[in-house]
Amino acid sequence: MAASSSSSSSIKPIFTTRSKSSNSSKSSLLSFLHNTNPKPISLKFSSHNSNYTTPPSFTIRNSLQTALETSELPVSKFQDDLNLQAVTPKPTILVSEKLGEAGLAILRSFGNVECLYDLSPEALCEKISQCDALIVRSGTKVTRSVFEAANGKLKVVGRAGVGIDNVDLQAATEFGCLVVNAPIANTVAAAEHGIALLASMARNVSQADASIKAGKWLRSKYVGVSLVGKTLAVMGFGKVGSEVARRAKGLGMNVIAHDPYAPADKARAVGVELVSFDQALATADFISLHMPLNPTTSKIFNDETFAKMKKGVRIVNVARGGVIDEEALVRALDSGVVAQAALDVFTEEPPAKDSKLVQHENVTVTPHLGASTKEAQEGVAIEIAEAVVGALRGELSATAINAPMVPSEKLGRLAVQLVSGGSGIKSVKLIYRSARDPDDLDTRILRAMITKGIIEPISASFINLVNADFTAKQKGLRISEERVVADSSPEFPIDSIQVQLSNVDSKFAAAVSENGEISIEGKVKFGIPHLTRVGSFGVDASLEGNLILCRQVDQPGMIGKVGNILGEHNVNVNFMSVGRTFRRNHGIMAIGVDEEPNQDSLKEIGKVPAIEEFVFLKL
Ligand SMILES: NC(=O)c1ccc[n+]([C@@H]2O[C@H](COP(=O)([O-])OP(=O)(O)OC[C@H]3O[C@@H](n4cnc5c(N)ncnc54)[C@H](O)[C@@H]3O)[C@@H](O)[C@H]2O)c1
Ligand SMILES: O=C(O)[C@H](O)COP(=O)(O)O
Repeated sequence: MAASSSSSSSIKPIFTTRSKSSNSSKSSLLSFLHNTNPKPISLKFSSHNSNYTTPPSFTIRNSLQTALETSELPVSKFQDDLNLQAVTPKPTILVSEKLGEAGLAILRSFGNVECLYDLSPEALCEKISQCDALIVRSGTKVTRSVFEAANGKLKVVGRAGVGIDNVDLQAATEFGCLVVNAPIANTVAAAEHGIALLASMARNVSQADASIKAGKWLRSKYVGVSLVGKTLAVMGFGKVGSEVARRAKGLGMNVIAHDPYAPADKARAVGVELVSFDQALATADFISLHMPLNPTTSKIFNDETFAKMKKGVRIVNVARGGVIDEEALVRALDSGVVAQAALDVFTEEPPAKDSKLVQHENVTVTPHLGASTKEAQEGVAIEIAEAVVGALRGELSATAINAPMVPSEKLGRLAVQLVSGGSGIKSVKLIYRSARDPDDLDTRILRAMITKGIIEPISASFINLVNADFTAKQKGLRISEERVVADSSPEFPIDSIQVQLSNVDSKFAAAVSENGEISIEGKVKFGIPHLTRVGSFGVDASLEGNLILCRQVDQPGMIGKVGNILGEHNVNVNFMSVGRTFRRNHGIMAIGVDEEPNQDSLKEIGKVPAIEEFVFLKL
């Protein structure tokens, strides 16, 4: 009898041989549910058939490590398998630009590290097919040719810094290569350099220094301008821009900012007014650039926009040279529209020796030193080494650039197995319940994982987190998302995720909700990802291993009958849970099994008179 069965609103596992793990479980779903932001997320790629995913031995080791941490089984059971790593070749990590020692130490503890600086593009292409990872700064151009030459071996490119304009992201994505960066550690260094350039430009420090060294004493020539009371326009109010703004306010400047994507409350918190692009140009005495270089911002400062600036404006650029049309800047300097410029970055680095811009007497230059403090370089090295090692291990960093990441893959994989025929899915709806304000919930990672889970089983091509969304679009799969505010603990960003597939038939009718779509829901309980709802039935099934779902008449003895059949066929049941609509009506059994049941055992289950339908699902 279904003694412990429960109503759909109150579900209880009936028994389990699996230990409930502690909160330190490395379960991937747990990780994503508990870490949408902002620290690197520890996640496993559980995919197969993959150039991109971690070498098999790493996956084995991770899974076993997790098992050791979460299981009550004796450690010795896994020890032999863990020893596998001893015979596995270490991944090769190519570092093509100088990286801090602390980062190199992390990399060396994990793989074979080769530091080859100043490689020509040809030499890089030649080397790359032997490398699992490549770590660069801004000096290495990671072009499509590099990904082509990698021949599928390259799994991750780590950018030891923020700007990824030197990496061909489209090519990386197409080749299934993850790109991660280190966005945090050099923020303050860049902001401090911006302020250093601002102040030294205003007081002619570098020109005056050079003149004394040339034997001159030019006190009246180098009278400067004051910063206090002047208006500074911060163009790009992100990490660096907002730190520059804070510091400039400390210097007594009136700070405004332009950033089409910055939240107004973030600017308000710093005491900065967000203004339009034209308003910023027209008002500012000083302009400091802090936006990324991309097709929208390329040469955004040009003849037309210089003409909109206040005559005598002073410009600082510690962002990217390419956001300025450098020839137009020379013209603006010559005409006096721009009184001075202080530049750390250039369209071509290093710039030509005879560059008119660099040689201009009203221009102060530094050789891309924004991130170059000891502290920032050590920090960046550690940040990128951890992200790259994590990626090679099959985990995924929150700093991944081209992968909307993180697992929930199993929910997707489970949903697609409930579709009869498995194909023809055109429309997927994902509903996230969270205590967070919907605007603060970044679901890209979850969405990519679910998408991967849905399309991988029905796709001939290789799917990973990087190309999942792209492939889904190509297949005409429409994915919509809804965020629902839940009355749950704000400690956990996501309370539950529901996956709905519409306009498809199901091989398990109980999975179809009253609205006609296949609907399943998952959440984390006791540190383990669980399936909590199938159609209108509440269940409580750990999302690990294999699962049999049965719909039966709710009557005594059902659990015993099915349990016996599996036992007779040597299939180990690791949990069972029963949900039902209402008493003595229909019930649903979720049975977790360690082994894949053979056809005979499944046939026998189907013959049990009160079993109305059942389905075997591989997670
Ligand atoms: N010189 C250096 O050594 C150095 C060091 C660090 C960062 N950087 C560069 O500084 C820039 C900012 O870095 P970050 O860490 O602050 O990045 P970030 O992503 O935190 O900030 C960039 C900001 O620019 C905004 N933005 C995007 N398009 C814009 C546009 N058209 N107009 C105005 N704002 C726009 C974004 O919304 C974002 O808020 C990047 O270009 C980065 O490469 C240079
Ligand atoms: O984008 C960045 O992080 C900076 O431009 C730093 O570049 P670098 O690593 O080449 O110093």
